[in-house]
Amino acid sequence: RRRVRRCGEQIPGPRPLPLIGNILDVGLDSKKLHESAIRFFDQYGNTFRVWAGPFRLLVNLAEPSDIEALLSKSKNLNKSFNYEFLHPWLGLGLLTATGERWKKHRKIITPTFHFTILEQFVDVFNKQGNILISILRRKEGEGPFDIVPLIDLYTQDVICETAMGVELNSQTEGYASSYLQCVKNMCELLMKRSSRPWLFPNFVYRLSSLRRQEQKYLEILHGMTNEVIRRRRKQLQEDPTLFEETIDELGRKRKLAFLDLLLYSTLNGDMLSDEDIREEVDTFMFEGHDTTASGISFALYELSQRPDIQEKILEELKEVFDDQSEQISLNLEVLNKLKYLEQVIKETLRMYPSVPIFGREITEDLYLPSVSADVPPGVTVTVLPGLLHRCEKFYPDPHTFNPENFSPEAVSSRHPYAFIPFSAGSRNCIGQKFAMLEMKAVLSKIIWNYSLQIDPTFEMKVVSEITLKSQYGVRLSAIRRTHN
Ligand code: HEM
Repeated sequence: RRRVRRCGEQIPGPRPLPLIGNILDVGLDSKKLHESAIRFFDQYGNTFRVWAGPFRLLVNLAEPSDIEALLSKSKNLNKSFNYEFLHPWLGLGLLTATGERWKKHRKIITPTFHFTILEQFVDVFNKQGNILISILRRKEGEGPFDIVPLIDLYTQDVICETAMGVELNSQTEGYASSYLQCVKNMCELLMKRSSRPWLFPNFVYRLSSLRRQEQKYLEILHGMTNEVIRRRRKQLQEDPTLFEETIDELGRKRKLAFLDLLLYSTLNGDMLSDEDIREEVDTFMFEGHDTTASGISFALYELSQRPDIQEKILEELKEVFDDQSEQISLNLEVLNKLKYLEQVIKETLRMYPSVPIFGREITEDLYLPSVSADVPPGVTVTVLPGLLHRCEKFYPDPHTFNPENFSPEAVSSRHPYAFIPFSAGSRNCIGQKFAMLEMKAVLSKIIWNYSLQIDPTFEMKVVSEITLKSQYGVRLSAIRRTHN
Protein backbone atom coordinates (compact mmCIF):
# COMPACT_ATOMS: atom_id res chain seq x y z
CA ARG A 1 0.00 0.00 0.00
CA ARG A 2 2.85 2.38 0.87
CA ARG A 3 4.49 1.83 -2.54
CA VAL A 4 1.18 2.50 -4.31
CA ARG A 5 0.81 5.75 -2.39
CA ARG A 6 4.38 6.79 -3.29
CA CYS A 7 3.70 6.04 -6.95
CA GLY A 8 0.57 8.23 -6.72
CA GLU A 9 2.75 11.06 -5.41
CA GLN A 10 5.44 10.67 -8.10
CA ILE A 11 3.05 10.84 -11.05
CA PRO A 12 1.21 14.13 -11.68
CA GLY A 13 -2.58 14.28 -11.43
CA PRO A 14 -5.45 16.13 -9.72
CA ARG A 15 -5.39 16.44 -5.91
CA PRO A 16 -7.42 13.58 -4.40
CA LEU A 17 -10.09 14.11 -1.70
CA PRO A 18 -10.26 11.80 1.33
CA LEU A 19 -12.31 8.64 0.66
CA ILE A 20 -13.51 9.57 -2.82
CA GLY A 21 -10.15 10.33 -4.43
CA ASN A 22 -10.71 12.03 -7.80
CA ILE A 23 -14.20 10.67 -8.50
CA LEU A 24 -15.67 14.18 -8.63
CA ASP A 25 -12.90 15.44 -10.95
CA VAL A 26 -13.51 12.56 -13.34
CA GLY A 27 -17.30 12.96 -13.17
CA LEU A 28 -20.01 10.32 -13.08
CA ASP A 29 -21.35 10.72 -16.58
CA SER A 30 -19.85 7.88 -18.64
CA LYS A 31 -20.23 9.94 -21.83
CA LYS A 32 -17.88 12.57 -20.37
CA LEU A 33 -14.99 10.28 -19.34
CA HIS A 34 -13.09 11.11 -22.51
CA GLU A 35 -13.49 14.87 -21.92
CA SER A 36 -12.11 14.49 -18.38
CA ALA A 37 -9.14 12.54 -19.74
CA ILE A 38 -8.37 15.35 -22.24
CA ARG A 39 -8.50 17.89 -19.41
CA PHE A 40 -6.00 15.94 -17.27
CA PHE A 41 -3.78 15.30 -20.28
CA ASP A 42 -3.64 19.05 -21.06
CA GLN A 43 -3.04 19.93 -17.43
CA TYR A 44 -0.69 17.17 -16.21
CA GLY A 45 1.01 15.81 -19.33
CA ASN A 46 1.03 12.56 -21.28
CA THR A 47 1.33 10.32 -18.22
CA PHE A 48 -1.04 11.19 -15.37
CA ARG A 49 -2.79 9.48 -12.49
CA VAL A 50 -6.21 9.54 -10.88
CA TRP A 51 -7.49 7.95 -7.67
CA ALA A 52 -10.77 6.02 -8.07
CA GLY A 53 -11.62 6.05 -4.35
CA PRO A 54 -9.06 5.84 -1.54
CA PHE A 55 -7.23 2.69 -2.65
CA ARG A 56 -7.48 2.26 -6.41
CA LEU A 57 -4.75 4.10 -8.29
CA LEU A 58 -5.10 4.46 -12.07
CA VAL A 59 -2.04 5.48 -14.08
CA ASN A 60 -2.89 6.63 -17.59
CA LEU A 61 -0.40 6.51 -20.45
CA ALA A 62 -0.27 8.58 -23.62
CA GLU A 63 3.53 8.79 -23.84
CA PRO A 64 5.22 6.36 -26.30
CA SER A 65 8.25 5.52 -24.10
CA ASP A 66 6.00 4.59 -21.16
CA ILE A 67 3.64 2.62 -23.40
CA GLU A 68 6.62 0.76 -24.84
CA ALA A 69 7.80 -0.06 -21.31
CA LEU A 70 4.41 -1.65 -20.60
CA LEU A 71 3.58 -3.40 -23.86
CA SER A 72 6.92 -4.60 -25.17
CA LYS A 73 7.66 -6.98 -22.27
CA SER A 74 6.00 -10.34 -21.80
CA LYS A 75 4.92 -9.48 -18.26
CA ASN A 76 1.96 -7.51 -16.94
CA LEU A 77 -0.28 -9.26 -19.47
CA ASN A 78 -3.40 -9.37 -17.29
CA LYS A 79 -6.22 -7.05 -18.30
CA SER A 80 -7.41 -4.40 -15.85
CA PHE A 81 -10.09 -5.07 -13.22
CA ASN A 82 -12.90 -3.48 -15.27
CA TYR A 83 -12.62 -6.20 -17.97
CA GLU A 84 -14.37 -8.35 -15.36
CA PHE A 85 -17.50 -6.37 -16.17
CA LEU A 86 -17.37 -8.07 -19.59
CA HIS A 87 -17.35 -11.58 -18.07
CA PRO A 88 -21.13 -12.17 -18.03
CA TRP A 89 -21.13 -11.50 -21.79
CA LEU A 90 -17.74 -12.65 -23.14
CA GLY A 91 -16.77 -15.00 -20.32
CA LEU A 92 -13.06 -15.78 -20.41
CA GLY A 93 -12.61 -15.47 -24.16
CA LEU A 94 -9.29 -14.31 -25.57
CA LEU A 95 -9.89 -10.62 -24.83
CA THR A 96 -10.59 -11.13 -21.13
CA ALA A 97 -8.65 -14.33 -20.33
CA THR A 98 -5.54 -14.32 -18.14
CA GLY A 99 -2.49 -16.46 -17.40
CA GLU A 100 -2.17 -20.00 -18.73
CA ARG A 101 -5.71 -20.00 -20.13
CA TRP A 102 -4.94 -16.97 -22.30
CA LYS A 103 -1.65 -18.52 -23.51
CA LYS A 104 -3.34 -21.81 -24.45
CA HIS A 105 -6.25 -20.15 -26.29
CA ARG A 106 -4.00 -17.65 -28.09
CA LYS A 107 -1.84 -20.54 -29.33
CA ILE A 108 -4.85 -22.49 -30.63
CA ILE A 109 -6.48 -19.48 -32.30
CA THR A 110 -3.42 -17.74 -33.80
CA PRO A 111 -3.26 -19.89 -36.99
CA THR A 112 -6.90 -19.05 -37.81
CA PHE A 113 -5.96 -15.40 -38.46
CA HIS A 114 -2.54 -16.09 -39.96
CA PHE A 115 -1.92 -14.48 -43.36
CA THR A 116 -2.13 -17.84 -45.14
CA ILE A 117 -5.85 -18.09 -44.37
CA LEU A 118 -6.62 -14.50 -45.32
CA GLU A 119 -6.64 -15.33 -49.04
CA GLN A 120 -9.75 -17.44 -48.41
CA PHE A 121 -11.36 -14.56 -46.60
CA VAL A 122 -10.84 -12.10 -49.45
CA ASP A 123 -13.41 -14.09 -51.45
CA VAL A 124 -15.95 -13.30 -48.71
CA PHE A 125 -14.92 -9.59 -48.64
CA ASN A 126 -15.59 -9.56 -52.38
CA LYS A 127 -18.95 -11.23 -52.17
CA GLN A 128 -20.25 -9.23 -49.19
CA GLY A 129 -18.80 -6.01 -50.66
CA ASN A 130 -20.77 -6.60 -53.86
CA ILE A 131 -23.94 -7.11 -51.82
CA LEU A 132 -23.27 -3.80 -50.03
CA ILE A 133 -22.86 -2.03 -53.38
CA SER A 134 -26.14 -3.50 -54.62
CA ILE A 135 -27.84 -2.15 -51.48
CA LEU A 136 -26.28 1.28 -52.05
CA ARG A 137 -27.68 1.19 -55.59
CA ARG A 138 -31.16 1.26 -54.07
CA LYS A 139 -30.25 4.40 -52.13
CA GLU A 140 -29.31 6.32 -55.27
CA GLY A 141 -31.33 9.49 -55.73
CA GLU A 142 -32.66 9.32 -52.15
CA GLY A 143 -30.43 12.18 -50.91
CA PRO A 144 -28.34 11.95 -47.74
CA PHE A 145 -28.71 8.80 -45.61
CA ASP A 146 -26.96 7.27 -42.60
CA ILE A 147 -24.48 4.70 -43.92
CA VAL A 148 -23.43 3.29 -40.51
CA PRO A 149 -26.26 0.71 -40.13
CA LEU A 150 -25.34 -0.71 -43.55
CA ILE A 151 -21.68 -0.96 -42.55
CA ASP A 152 -22.63 -2.68 -39.28
CA LEU A 153 -24.57 -5.36 -41.16
CA TYR A 154 -21.75 -5.76 -43.68
CA THR A 155 -19.09 -6.33 -40.99
CA GLN A 156 -21.40 -8.70 -39.12
CA ASP A 157 -21.94 -10.83 -42.23
CA VAL A 158 -18.21 -10.80 -42.96
CA ILE A 159 -17.09 -12.03 -39.51
CA CYS A 160 -19.78 -14.74 -39.47
CA GLU A 161 -18.97 -16.05 -42.92
CA THR A 162 -15.17 -15.91 -42.58
CA ALA A 163 -14.51 -16.92 -38.99
CA MET A 164 -17.66 -18.94 -38.25
CA GLY A 165 -18.40 -20.41 -41.70
CA VAL A 166 -22.04 -19.32 -41.34
CA GLU A 167 -23.87 -17.17 -43.89
CA LEU A 168 -26.13 -14.88 -41.90
CA ASN A 169 -27.49 -12.80 -44.80
CA SER A 170 -27.99 -9.86 -42.44
CA GLN A 171 -27.35 -7.37 -45.23
CA THR A 172 -30.19 -8.71 -47.32
CA GLU A 173 -32.52 -10.08 -44.63
CA GLY A 174 -31.64 -7.96 -41.58
CA TYR A 175 -31.12 -11.13 -39.52
CA ALA A 176 -28.58 -9.67 -37.07
CA SER A 177 -30.26 -6.28 -36.47
CA SER A 178 -31.52 -7.11 -32.96
CA TYR A 179 -28.12 -8.57 -32.04
CA LEU A 180 -26.37 -5.41 -33.24
CA GLN A 181 -28.76 -3.15 -31.32
CA CYS A 182 -28.13 -5.27 -28.26
CA VAL A 183 -24.33 -4.97 -28.64
CA LYS A 184 -24.81 -1.20 -28.64
CA ASN A 185 -27.01 -1.25 -25.53
CA MET A 186 -24.63 -3.58 -23.74
CA CYS A 187 -21.62 -1.34 -24.45
CA GLU A 188 -23.53 1.66 -23.09
CA LEU A 189 -24.43 -0.30 -19.97
CA LEU A 190 -20.82 -1.38 -19.40
CA MET A 191 -19.63 2.22 -19.70
CA LYS A 192 -22.21 3.25 -17.10
CA ARG A 193 -20.95 0.62 -14.69
CA SER A 194 -17.31 1.68 -15.30
CA SER A 195 -18.10 5.24 -14.26
CA ARG A 196 -19.92 4.24 -11.01
CA PRO A 197 -17.34 2.88 -8.55
CA TRP A 198 -20.04 1.82 -6.06
CA LEU A 199 -21.21 -0.70 -8.69
CA PHE A 200 -17.75 -2.25 -9.05
CA PRO A 201 -18.26 -4.99 -6.40
CA ASN A 202 -20.36 -7.79 -7.87
CA PHE A 203 -22.48 -8.18 -4.73
CA VAL A 204 -23.70 -4.57 -5.06
CA TYR A 205 -24.05 -4.72 -8.83
CA ARG A 206 -26.23 -7.84 -8.61
CA LEU A 207 -28.85 -5.81 -6.74
CA SER A 208 -28.91 -2.97 -9.28
CA SER A 209 -31.35 -2.26 -12.09
CA LEU A 210 -28.39 -2.29 -14.52
CA ARG A 211 -27.85 -5.98 -13.78
CA ARG A 212 -31.51 -6.75 -14.54
CA GLN A 213 -31.15 -4.91 -17.84
CA GLU A 214 -27.93 -6.79 -18.56
CA GLN A 215 -29.65 -10.15 -18.16
CA LYS A 216 -32.19 -9.21 -20.82
CA TYR A 217 -29.42 -8.24 -23.23
CA LEU A 218 -27.47 -11.42 -22.51
CA GLU A 219 -30.41 -13.56 -23.60
CA ILE A 220 -30.30 -11.98 -27.05
CA LEU A 221 -26.50 -11.86 -27.34
CA HIS A 222 -25.93 -15.46 -26.27
CA GLY A 223 -29.00 -16.56 -28.24
CA MET A 224 -27.30 -15.32 -31.39
CA THR A 225 -23.92 -16.96 -30.72
CA ASN A 226 -25.53 -20.26 -29.72
CA GLU A 227 -27.49 -20.18 -32.97
CA VAL A 228 -24.30 -19.59 -35.02
CA ILE A 229 -22.53 -22.51 -33.28
CA ARG A 230 -25.61 -24.74 -33.71
CA ARG A 231 -25.78 -23.99 -37.43
CA ARG A 232 -22.10 -24.70 -38.03
CA ARG A 233 -22.15 -27.90 -35.94
CA LYS A 234 -25.10 -29.12 -38.03
CA GLN A 235 -23.30 -28.37 -41.31
CA LEU A 236 -20.21 -30.20 -40.06
CA GLN A 237 -22.23 -33.23 -38.93
CA GLU A 238 -23.91 -33.40 -42.33
CA ASP A 239 -20.65 -32.96 -44.23
CA PRO A 240 -17.58 -34.02 -42.21
CA THR A 241 -15.33 -33.31 -45.23
CA LEU A 242 -15.63 -29.63 -44.22
CA PHE A 243 -13.07 -30.49 -41.53
CA GLU A 244 -10.57 -31.54 -44.18
CA GLU A 245 -7.86 -29.14 -45.30
CA THR A 246 -8.60 -29.55 -49.00
CA ILE A 247 -6.98 -27.93 -52.05
CA ASP A 248 -9.34 -25.57 -53.90
CA GLU A 249 -9.71 -25.07 -57.66
CA LEU A 250 -6.93 -22.44 -57.68
CA GLY A 251 -4.52 -24.88 -56.01
CA ARG A 252 -4.76 -23.08 -52.66
CA LYS A 253 -4.74 -25.18 -49.50
CA ARG A 254 -8.01 -24.54 -47.70
CA LYS A 255 -7.29 -23.98 -44.00
CA LEU A 256 -9.69 -24.57 -41.14
CA ALA A 257 -11.35 -21.34 -40.12
CA PHE A 258 -11.77 -20.16 -36.53
CA LEU A 259 -14.95 -21.93 -35.41
CA ASP A 260 -14.15 -25.13 -37.34
CA LEU A 261 -10.78 -25.33 -35.67
CA LEU A 262 -12.34 -24.85 -32.23
CA LEU A 263 -14.95 -27.53 -32.91
CA TYR A 264 -12.32 -29.82 -34.41
CA SER A 265 -10.02 -29.38 -31.39
CA THR A 266 -12.79 -30.58 -29.09
CA LEU A 267 -13.43 -33.64 -31.25
CA ASN A 268 -9.75 -34.47 -31.25
CA GLY A 269 -8.40 -34.31 -27.76
CA ASP A 270 -11.13 -32.44 -25.89
CA MET A 271 -9.04 -29.28 -25.59
CA LEU A 272 -11.90 -26.82 -25.24
CA SER A 273 -15.29 -27.24 -23.57
CA ASP A 274 -18.57 -26.12 -25.19
CA GLU A 275 -18.57 -23.19 -22.78
CA ASP A 276 -15.02 -22.22 -23.86
CA ILE A 277 -16.14 -22.26 -27.49
CA ARG A 278 -19.19 -20.10 -26.83
CA GLU A 279 -17.05 -17.55 -25.00
CA GLU A 280 -14.60 -17.34 -27.90
CA VAL A 281 -17.43 -17.03 -30.42
CA ASP A 282 -18.96 -14.21 -28.33
CA THR A 283 -15.57 -12.50 -28.19
CA PHE A 284 -14.83 -12.74 -31.91
CA MET A 285 -18.37 -11.88 -33.01
CA PHE A 286 -18.08 -8.65 -31.00
CA GLU A 287 -14.41 -7.71 -31.53
CA GLY A 288 -14.50 -8.89 -35.12
CA HIS A 289 -17.32 -6.64 -36.31
CA ASP A 290 -17.71 -3.65 -34.01
CA THR A 291 -14.11 -2.43 -34.35
CA THR A 292 -13.95 -2.62 -38.14
CA ALA A 293 -17.42 -1.06 -38.49
CA SER A 294 -16.13 1.88 -36.43
CA GLY A 295 -12.99 2.23 -38.60
CA ILE A 296 -14.89 2.03 -41.89
CA SER A 297 -17.56 4.51 -40.73
CA PHE A 298 -15.04 7.14 -39.61
CA ALA A 299 -13.06 6.70 -42.85
CA LEU A 300 -16.26 7.36 -44.82
CA TYR A 301 -16.97 10.42 -42.68
CA GLU A 302 -13.56 11.94 -43.42
CA LEU A 303 -13.52 10.93 -47.08
CA SER A 304 -16.96 12.38 -47.72
CA GLN A 305 -15.49 15.79 -46.85
CA ARG A 306 -12.32 15.31 -48.92
CA PRO A 307 -12.92 14.82 -52.68
CA ASP A 308 -9.17 15.24 -53.29
CA ILE A 309 -8.37 12.18 -51.16
CA GLN A 310 -11.18 10.18 -52.81
CA GLU A 311 -9.64 11.08 -56.17
CA LYS A 312 -6.20 9.85 -55.09
CA ILE A 313 -7.67 6.54 -53.91
CA LEU A 314 -9.45 6.19 -57.24
CA GLU A 315 -6.23 6.83 -59.16
CA GLU A 316 -4.48 4.13 -57.17
CA LEU A 317 -7.32 1.68 -57.82
CA LYS A 318 -7.09 2.41 -61.54
CA GLU A 319 -3.36 1.65 -61.48
CA VAL A 320 -3.80 -1.62 -59.65
CA PHE A 321 -6.85 -3.17 -61.32
CA ASP A 322 -6.71 -4.58 -64.84
CA ASP A 323 -10.42 -5.17 -64.69
CA GLN A 324 -12.05 -1.72 -64.79
CA SER A 325 -15.66 -2.93 -64.82
CA GLU A 326 -18.23 -2.06 -62.17
CA GLN A 327 -17.46 -4.94 -59.81
CA ILE A 328 -13.70 -4.85 -59.31
CA SER A 329 -12.58 -8.28 -58.21
CA LEU A 330 -10.24 -8.28 -55.22
CA ASN A 331 -7.49 -10.64 -54.22
CA LEU A 332 -4.74 -10.54 -51.64
CA GLU A 333 -2.10 -9.44 -54.10
CA VAL A 334 -3.97 -6.35 -55.33
CA LEU A 335 -5.08 -5.40 -51.84
CA ASN A 336 -1.46 -5.46 -50.70
CA LYS A 337 -0.58 -3.01 -53.47
CA LEU A 338 -3.01 -0.33 -52.25
CA LYS A 339 -0.45 1.63 -50.24
CA TYR A 340 -2.17 5.03 -50.34
CA LEU A 341 -5.46 3.51 -49.19
CA GLU A 342 -3.51 1.92 -46.33
CA GLN A 343 -2.26 5.40 -45.34
CA VAL A 344 -5.88 6.64 -45.39
CA ILE A 345 -6.99 3.80 -43.10
CA LYS A 346 -4.09 4.34 -40.70
CA GLU A 347 -4.86 8.04 -40.56
CA THR A 348 -8.48 7.14 -39.74
CA LEU A 349 -7.34 4.84 -36.92
CA ARG A 350 -5.01 7.57 -35.70
CA MET A 351 -7.80 10.11 -35.32
CA TYR A 352 -10.50 7.60 -34.40
CA PRO A 353 -8.87 4.52 -32.81
CA SER A 354 -11.69 1.95 -32.61
CA VAL A 355 -10.43 0.93 -29.14
CA PRO A 356 -9.57 4.32 -27.59
CA ILE A 357 -8.56 2.91 -24.20
CA PHE A 358 -7.39 -0.41 -22.84
CA GLY A 359 -5.95 -1.46 -19.51
CA ARG A 360 -3.67 -3.77 -17.61
CA GLU A 361 -3.40 -4.78 -13.97
CA ILE A 362 0.19 -4.44 -12.76
CA THR A 363 1.50 -7.72 -11.33
CA GLU A 364 5.26 -7.05 -11.66
CA ASP A 365 7.08 -3.73 -11.13
CA LEU A 366 6.91 -1.38 -14.12
CA TYR A 367 9.30 1.55 -14.57
CA LEU A 368 7.90 4.56 -16.47
CA PRO A 369 10.82 6.54 -17.95
CA SER A 370 8.93 9.73 -18.80
CA VAL A 371 7.99 10.39 -15.15
CA SER A 372 10.85 8.40 -13.56
CA ALA A 373 8.37 6.44 -11.48
CA ASP A 374 8.09 2.81 -10.41
CA VAL A 375 4.60 1.40 -10.66
CA PRO A 376 4.15 -1.44 -8.15
CA PRO A 377 1.75 -4.41 -8.30
CA GLY A 378 -1.81 -3.49 -7.41
CA VAL A 379 -1.95 -0.42 -9.65
CA THR A 380 -4.13 -0.29 -12.76
CA VAL A 381 -2.55 1.15 -15.91
CA THR A 382 -4.59 2.34 -18.87
CA VAL A 383 -3.26 3.08 -22.34
CA LEU A 384 -4.93 5.91 -24.20
CA PRO A 385 -4.49 5.76 -28.00
CA GLY A 386 -7.35 8.28 -28.22
CA LEU A 387 -5.12 10.94 -26.60
CA LEU A 388 -1.70 9.79 -27.79
CA HIS A 389 -2.76 9.87 -31.46
CA ARG A 390 -3.91 13.49 -31.15
CA CYS A 391 -0.74 14.72 -29.50
CA GLU A 392 0.95 17.63 -31.28
CA LYS A 393 4.41 16.35 -30.27
CA PHE A 394 3.99 13.43 -32.71
CA TYR A 395 1.48 14.71 -35.26
CA PRO A 396 1.66 18.33 -36.41
CA ASP A 397 -1.90 19.69 -36.76
CA PRO A 398 -3.26 16.58 -35.01
CA HIS A 399 -6.97 17.33 -35.48
CA THR A 400 -6.73 17.51 -39.28
CA PHE A 401 -7.15 14.40 -41.39
CA ASN A 402 -3.95 13.99 -43.37
CA PRO A 403 -2.88 10.59 -44.80
CA GLU A 404 0.63 12.04 -45.27
CA ASN A 405 1.10 11.38 -41.56
CA PHE A 406 1.69 7.80 -42.74
CA SER A 407 4.04 8.42 -45.63
CA PRO A 408 7.12 6.17 -45.24
CA GLU A 409 9.24 9.23 -44.28
CA ALA A 410 6.79 10.41 -41.60
CA VAL A 411 6.55 6.91 -40.13
CA SER A 412 10.31 6.38 -40.01
CA SER A 413 10.87 9.63 -38.11
CA ARG A 414 8.31 8.88 -35.38
CA HIS A 415 8.52 6.78 -32.20
CA PRO A 416 7.14 3.32 -33.11
CA TYR A 417 4.82 3.39 -30.08
CA ALA A 418 3.28 6.73 -31.13
CA PHE A 419 0.73 4.79 -33.22
CA ILE A 420 -0.87 1.83 -31.47
CA PRO A 421 -4.48 1.35 -32.70
CA PHE A 422 -4.05 -2.45 -32.44
CA SER A 423 -2.09 -2.32 -29.15
CA ALA A 424 1.35 -3.98 -29.37
CA GLY A 425 3.42 -6.82 -27.99
CA SER A 426 2.20 -10.32 -27.22
CA ARG A 427 -1.36 -9.24 -26.32
CA ASN A 428 -1.84 -7.18 -29.45
CA CYS A 429 -4.89 -7.49 -31.69
CA ILE A 430 -5.05 -10.96 -33.20
CA GLY A 431 -7.35 -9.70 -35.98
CA GLN A 432 -5.11 -6.82 -37.11
CA LYS A 433 -4.30 -8.14 -40.61
CA PHE A 434 -7.86 -9.35 -41.12
CA ALA A 435 -9.18 -5.91 -40.13
CA MET A 436 -6.82 -3.97 -42.42
CA LEU A 437 -7.76 -6.16 -45.38
CA GLU A 438 -11.48 -6.02 -44.69
CA MET A 439 -11.38 -2.22 -44.42
CA LYS A 440 -9.29 -1.90 -47.58
CA ALA A 441 -11.62 -4.21 -49.48
CA VAL A 442 -14.84 -2.43 -48.63
CA LEU A 443 -13.45 1.10 -49.02
CA SER A 444 -12.06 0.14 -52.46
CA LYS A 445 -15.50 -1.08 -53.54
CA ILE A 446 -17.30 1.99 -52.22
CA ILE A 447 -14.89 4.57 -53.65
CA TRP A 448 -14.72 2.75 -56.97
CA ASN A 449 -18.50 2.93 -57.29
CA TYR A 450 -19.38 6.19 -55.56
CA SER A 451 -18.29 9.72 -55.00
CA LEU A 452 -19.24 10.59 -51.40
CA GLN A 453 -20.47 13.91 -50.07
CA ILE A 454 -21.21 14.62 -46.43
CA ASP A 455 -24.67 15.97 -45.62
CA PRO A 456 -23.86 19.67 -44.99
CA THR A 457 -26.28 19.74 -42.03
CA PHE A 458 -24.64 16.71 -40.35
CA GLU A 459 -22.68 17.25 -37.12
CA MET A 460 -20.44 14.50 -35.86
CA LYS A 461 -20.49 13.61 -32.16
CA VAL A 462 -17.87 11.03 -31.23
CA VAL A 463 -18.69 8.85 -28.23
CA SER A 464 -16.52 6.28 -26.54
CA GLU A 465 -18.56 3.18 -25.69
CA ILE A 466 -15.84 0.54 -25.33
CA THR A 467 -15.32 1.15 -29.03
CA LEU A 468 -15.39 4.62 -30.57
CA LYS A 469 -18.69 5.48 -32.27
CA SER A 470 -20.36 8.33 -34.04
CA GLN A 471 -23.47 8.93 -31.93
CA TYR A 472 -25.65 9.98 -34.86
CA GLY A 473 -24.10 7.76 -37.54
CA VAL A 474 -22.61 9.29 -40.70
CA ARG A 475 -25.02 11.05 -43.05
CA LEU A 476 -23.80 11.34 -46.60
CA SER A 477 -24.87 11.22 -50.24
CA ALA A 478 -23.41 8.61 -52.58
CA ILE A 479 -23.19 9.70 -56.22
CA ARG A 480 -22.61 6.89 -58.68
CA ARG A 481 -19.42 6.86 -60.73
CA THR A 482 -19.42 5.22 -64.12
CA HIS A 483 -16.59 3.10 -65.52
CA ASN A 484 -16.21 1.85 -69.06
C1 HEM B 1 -10.01 -1.68 -36.84
C2 HEM B 1 -10.15 -2.85 -36.29
C3 HEM B 1 -9.58 -3.26 -34.96
C4 HEM B 1 -8.94 -2.54 -34.00
C5 HEM B 1 -8.61 -1.06 -34.03
C6 HEM B 1 -8.62 -3.44 -32.92
C7 HEM B 1 -7.93 -3.07 -31.77
C8 HEM B 1 -7.59 -3.95 -30.76
C9 HEM B 1 -6.89 -3.57 -29.56
C10 HEM B 1 -6.42 -2.16 -29.21
C11 HEM B 1 -6.74 -4.69 -28.82
C12 HEM B 1 -6.10 -4.78 -27.43
C13 HEM B 1 -7.23 -4.65 -26.44
C14 HEM B 1 -6.83 -4.86 -25.02
O1 HEM B 1 -5.65 -4.92 -24.69
O2 HEM B 1 -7.75 -4.96 -24.21
C15 HEM B 1 -7.35 -5.77 -29.52
C16 HEM B 1 -7.40 -7.07 -29.06
C17 HEM B 1 -8.11 -8.06 -29.69
N1 HEM B 1 -8.72 -7.99 -30.92
FE1 HEM B 1 -8.79 -6.39 -32.14
N2 HEM B 1 -9.08 -4.69 -33.23
C18 HEM B 1 -9.65 -4.63 -34.47
C19 HEM B 1 -10.21 -5.69 -35.16
C20 HEM B 1 -10.31 -6.97 -34.72
C21 HEM B 1 -10.85 -8.07 -35.46
C22 HEM B 1 -11.36 -7.98 -36.89
C23 HEM B 1 -10.80 -9.16 -34.65
C24 HEM B 1 -11.23 -10.56 -34.92
C25 HEM B 1 -11.30 -11.10 -36.11
C26 HEM B 1 -10.22 -8.75 -33.39
C27 HEM B 1 -10.03 -9.56 -32.30
C28 HEM B 1 -9.32 -9.19 -31.17
C29 HEM B 1 -9.09 -10.08 -30.04
C30 HEM B 1 -9.62 -11.50 -29.88
C31 HEM B 1 -8.33 -9.38 -29.11
C32 HEM B 1 -7.77 -9.88 -27.79
C33 HEM B 1 -6.39 -10.43 -28.05
C34 HEM B 1 -5.68 -10.93 -26.79
O3 HEM B 1 -5.87 -10.37 -25.71
O4 HEM B 1 -4.90 -11.88 -26.93
N3 HEM B 1 -9.93 -7.40 -33.47
N4 HEM B 1 -7.86 -5.31 -30.72
